[in-house]
Amino acid sequence: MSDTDDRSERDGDQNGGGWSAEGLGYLQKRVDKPRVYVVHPDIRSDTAELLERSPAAKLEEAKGLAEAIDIELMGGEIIPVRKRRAATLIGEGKIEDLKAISENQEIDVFVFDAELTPVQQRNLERELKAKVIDRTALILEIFGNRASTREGELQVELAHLTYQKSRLVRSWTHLERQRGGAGFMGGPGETQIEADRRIISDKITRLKRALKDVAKTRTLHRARRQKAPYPIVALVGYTNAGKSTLFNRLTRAEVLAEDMLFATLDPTMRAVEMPSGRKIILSDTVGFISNLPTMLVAAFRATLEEVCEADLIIHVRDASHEDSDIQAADVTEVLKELGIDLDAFDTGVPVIEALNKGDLLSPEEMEARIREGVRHPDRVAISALSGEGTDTLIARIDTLLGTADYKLTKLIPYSDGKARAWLKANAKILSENAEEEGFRIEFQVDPVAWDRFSKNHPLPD
Ligand SMILES: Nc1nc2c(ncn2[C@@H]2O[C@H](COP(=O)(O)OP(=O)(O)OP(=O)(O)O)[C@@H](O)[C@H]2O)c(=O)[nH]1
Ligand SMILES: [Mg+2]
Repeated sequence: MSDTDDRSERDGDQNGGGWSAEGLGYLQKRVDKPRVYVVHPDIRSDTAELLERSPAAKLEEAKGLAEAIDIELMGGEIIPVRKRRAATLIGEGKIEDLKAISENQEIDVFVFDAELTPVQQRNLERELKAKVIDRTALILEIFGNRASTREGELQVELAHLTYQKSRLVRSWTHLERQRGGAGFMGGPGETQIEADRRIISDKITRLKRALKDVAKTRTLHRARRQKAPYPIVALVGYTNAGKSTLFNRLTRAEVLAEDMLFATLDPTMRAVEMPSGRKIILSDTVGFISNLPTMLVAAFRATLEEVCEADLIIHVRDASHEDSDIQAADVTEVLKELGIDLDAFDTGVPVIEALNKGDLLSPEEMEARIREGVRHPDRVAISALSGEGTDTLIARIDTLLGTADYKLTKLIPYSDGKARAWLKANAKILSENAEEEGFRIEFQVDPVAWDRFSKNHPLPD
């Protein structure tokens, strides 16, 4: 995508260097890692949320996000904002403080854990003599670094362009207003921006088409998986909750698990045989985060839709995190947007809440965690790291998928070689008798697998 990058830089100059989200790639060419300082503007609003994280916790999360890319974190602070400044968001005094930090610590990038308008970004960059990026740009950067499948890359690129386009529009209206009646100043700037918008729109259209193709392929895979004789169990949860660690423990696979936000971006699937002999397909997914920019939710919708296909969902939670409950609420929220209601116990997919990182809590603290917050009937305390509690978790999975295999007897017509082959491959045949109309087969089978198969392949009773 080098031509996007070239354009961004050039257009950025014409617009005063403000709007582009060309990423930090160029900084990584330096020998040293870029030196980053994180600012969490604590914006006071009238609409106090019921569950509100502390500004300190938000700053910590923003720092964690910054560390998810290859940078050197120099520090961070909370800046109270009583009144948003249109030009710079934060007040003049605070800018002076940051200027000093910028100089003394040779900061390359300031991350503002907020949404900045293109104008604010440009002004802050000028004042601080450093690059300034906002929360959306940072998350885009992380996603860009992590995407490893074609679909992931396309999704990130699409989100990137949508971001650029939205900022282009805003900066354009801004210029328009500035110019006012001075018609003679119009011309080149405007047409340039219009041309940029058209180029971006064209690219977005092309990307969407490409994504559709990839999605089609995935639907085919999914259809194939639907026929897969094993139930699908999906791990979901807030970023860094320990999904990949649990995935690795259950599958003994080596999936990148790191103390880094968004270590996993593309869903990973693997077949696992449980101690009971039941086979499942376990799927690891991208982590969630609060205030995920809407365009990113949209971009990753397709990936997360995999979760909708699951026969069982394991909601992995970091029980040792002080905001564990709020994180859980965030996850529930995003899934609701996808049409999965984790709180609806009786309808839809069964859900197990795995309260992870039990090794970091005392038994009493864990006991309290199990009882607090939204009531959940299926909470299991585990430590994905030490393995404690995972046996109980596995037992719950078995129970919820249906403990005992079905024992069934079916008459398979002689013409239906497919059904007989399926049974031979996926069920335990107890007896088989050749009768007039076909084989009468008595077999033992995983109920979920049988449901899947018999739905697509009705048999006479
Ligand atoms: N102490 C402790 N640490 C754990 C446990 N499970 C996971 N971790 C650590 O938590 C960090 C995050 O784990 P991951 O498995 O990468 O988390 P994830 O949910 O897959 O994160 P994303 O892919 O970023 O969404 C790693 O440093 C793990 O070693 C646990 O049971 N106890
Ligand atoms: Mg992961």
